[in-house]
Amino acid sequence: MTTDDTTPQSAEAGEELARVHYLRPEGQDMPAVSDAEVVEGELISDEEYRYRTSQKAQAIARYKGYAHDAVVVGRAVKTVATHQHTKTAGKAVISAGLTTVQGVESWGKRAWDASTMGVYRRQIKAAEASGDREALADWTERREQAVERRHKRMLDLPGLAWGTAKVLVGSLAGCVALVLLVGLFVQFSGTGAFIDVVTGVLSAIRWVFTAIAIAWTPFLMALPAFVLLAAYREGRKRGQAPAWLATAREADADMAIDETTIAKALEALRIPQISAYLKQGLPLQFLTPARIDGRGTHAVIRLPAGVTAEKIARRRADFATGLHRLAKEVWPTTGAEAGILDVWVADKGALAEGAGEYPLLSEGAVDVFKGVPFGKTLRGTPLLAPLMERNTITGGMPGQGKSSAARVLMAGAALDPTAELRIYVPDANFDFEAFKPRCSRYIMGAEDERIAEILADLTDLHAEVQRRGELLIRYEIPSVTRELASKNVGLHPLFVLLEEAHVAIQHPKYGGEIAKLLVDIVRLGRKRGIHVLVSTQAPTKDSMPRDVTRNCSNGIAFAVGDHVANDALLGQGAYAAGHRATELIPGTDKGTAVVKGFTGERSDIVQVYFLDVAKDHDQITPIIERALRLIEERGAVPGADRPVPEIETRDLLEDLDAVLGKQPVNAADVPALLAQYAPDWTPYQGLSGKALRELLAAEHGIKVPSTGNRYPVDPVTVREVLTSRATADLDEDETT
Ligand SMILES: Nc1ncnc2c1ncn2[C@@H]1O[C@H](COP(=O)(O)OP(=O)(O)OP(=O)(O)O)[C@@H](O)[C@H]1O
Repeated sequence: MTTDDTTPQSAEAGEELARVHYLRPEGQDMPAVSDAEVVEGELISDEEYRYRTSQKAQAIARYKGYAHDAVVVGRAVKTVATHQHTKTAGKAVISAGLTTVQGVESWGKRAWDASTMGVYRRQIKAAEASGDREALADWTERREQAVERRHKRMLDLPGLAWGTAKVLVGSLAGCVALVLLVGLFVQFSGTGAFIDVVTGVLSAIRWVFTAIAIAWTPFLMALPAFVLLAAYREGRKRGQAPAWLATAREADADMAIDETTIAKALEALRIPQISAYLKQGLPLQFLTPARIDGRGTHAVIRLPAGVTAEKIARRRADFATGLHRLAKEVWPTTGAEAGILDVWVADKGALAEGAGEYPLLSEGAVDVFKGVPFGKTLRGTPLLAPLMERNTITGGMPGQGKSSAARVLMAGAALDPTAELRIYVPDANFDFEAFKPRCSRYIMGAEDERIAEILADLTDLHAEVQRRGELLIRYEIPSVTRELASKNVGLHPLFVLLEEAHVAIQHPKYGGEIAKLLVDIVRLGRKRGIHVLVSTQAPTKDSMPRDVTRNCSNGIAFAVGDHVANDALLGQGAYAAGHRATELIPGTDKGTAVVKGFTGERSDIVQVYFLDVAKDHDQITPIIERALRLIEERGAVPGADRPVPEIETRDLLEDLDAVLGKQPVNAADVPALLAQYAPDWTPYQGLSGKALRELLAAEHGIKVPSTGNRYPVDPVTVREVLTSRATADLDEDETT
């Protein structure tokens, strides 16, 4: 109650007590009161009134204060409750609780599955649904075998328990006997008393029991926490929090790869046939259920009718998101049939480091007959590249790792002191410079002279192939062996790298001859200890003779654009059979290749070791220096004493001068005259009249005129150019 305003009430009330103080809320005017009205009130003195009003004011102030505080607190609570951090923390707490519950549920399901053969049951149902009789029979048989195995285990159980009990009792008896023996020994040898040994052992046992008793209570107290933690971990792997509980962290959470998660990831691709199939409540048919395989999980799935594995492989990145993995961690490939999906999913982060360090970086040598280190399969198994009696072709889009792979192979070969290395790089590419001291021949550059040198060298190599053939006959062996290779009889292993091979093969002047020689060398060389490694981008029939690709039993395919290049590298029919480098993603899969011929498998996916050639991180030079030290004892670098072959050159104008008489000759008839004049000079062999005209115009400035349908090559013009060239040479000699 508050009294605030005053109104005179009656004269009799006296001056002191005659005031009536109305009771009303502060700040409100009191209604006018007539004399006749009865007013409820209390008579108080002014002093009392002042006292009371001051009390009231204080109370009001206090009330106001409380009200304000309440508003502030209310606002604060609202701010905190609706703040992003609180929401996230709240979600995290609920999510953790839910995950733990899901973990317990998962244990339950797994126990139920294990006791009822759930995996087999589901697959049988799936096989029935898809009408796959073969799979049905297979899974039914597998279930029967599993039931039988379990039955046998149950029968064995009493025997096992009895055996365990016997072992325990026996061990106990053995320990007692040992203590007694030690006691007796101590007693009789005079080193102590029998009883001391026994009491010592008893004290030790007592101590152990006391320790267990002390640790028992904390252990029991902590046990529920451990169980909850384990359930939480299980829930993280198997459960899935509702979307509204997802926090930013979830995106990075690990996900166990099993039949359920694979099916969910496939479903998320929204491929109509898969969606329709799963909508019927049918499980996907797993020909191989998801199981740990190396550093990942492997599964084979028969896809619903109408979906090819290739379709999934093409959407690898989308598929990977459903499995909480990077695209490069998920490897869907075509299985035995177009509709069978073979998928391998790496453990999270397992492939992040690539193949890891090259194993021979700082020590070790190689026997090329056993293979050279090449990389690691996705499953994490180190892989050796077999080299002897083989040739290798490497290909892929630019920048995906071809040169690096060739370096790794050649570095391995360099570390065998019996091996000879020849490297040809028909391009301005310094990637192989560090190998130079270890090579018997090294040619680098895209100029015509360099290509001519490569041709001369291959001609020489061709002769060596023949020579080695004769040696094999002399030693009566079908192919070079380690023993013979080490004997210095001219049958040592010889590794020839032709980098950017298409540049040499498609060279307008020397390409044809280079291609022909290559075919012969790869065909005949392998039994004779010669391994050719050709590296190219996308082999086509023009850039790589089919006889070369056919004779390369090692194929290394980095990301390629189409099935033609794929099959040229991995063998005829590889694409159709699901061995596809087309499914490698350029950039993402840099350094990863599909290889054929390395293991018993038709193909393997390999992360290739990487050897840097950067100036500030040159890893090749130390290897080459080590390789040179290894061969020091044997003398020189194998093959280095071989003379550099002389390059045969011919002058077209001089040859024309010789073959042309006085009259002009039709250009189409001239190549035959040239070929007759210099039968060993291969560039004249396939020369056409048109090519001759182009050559004369481009290289000698002689334009053959067209008269009707004929192009007469005028000997006078040819001889004029020859004369002016000779005088120009003379002038040049005089000035120098
Ligand atoms: N095995 C690997 N591991 C990691 N990174 C690699 C690997 N191979 C290649 N790379 C990376 O890719 C880059 C290009 O490699 P490389 O020069 O071997 O490609 P390329 O296919 O030969 O290209 P080009 O056709 O343009 O010569 C390298 O500099 C390196 O950064």
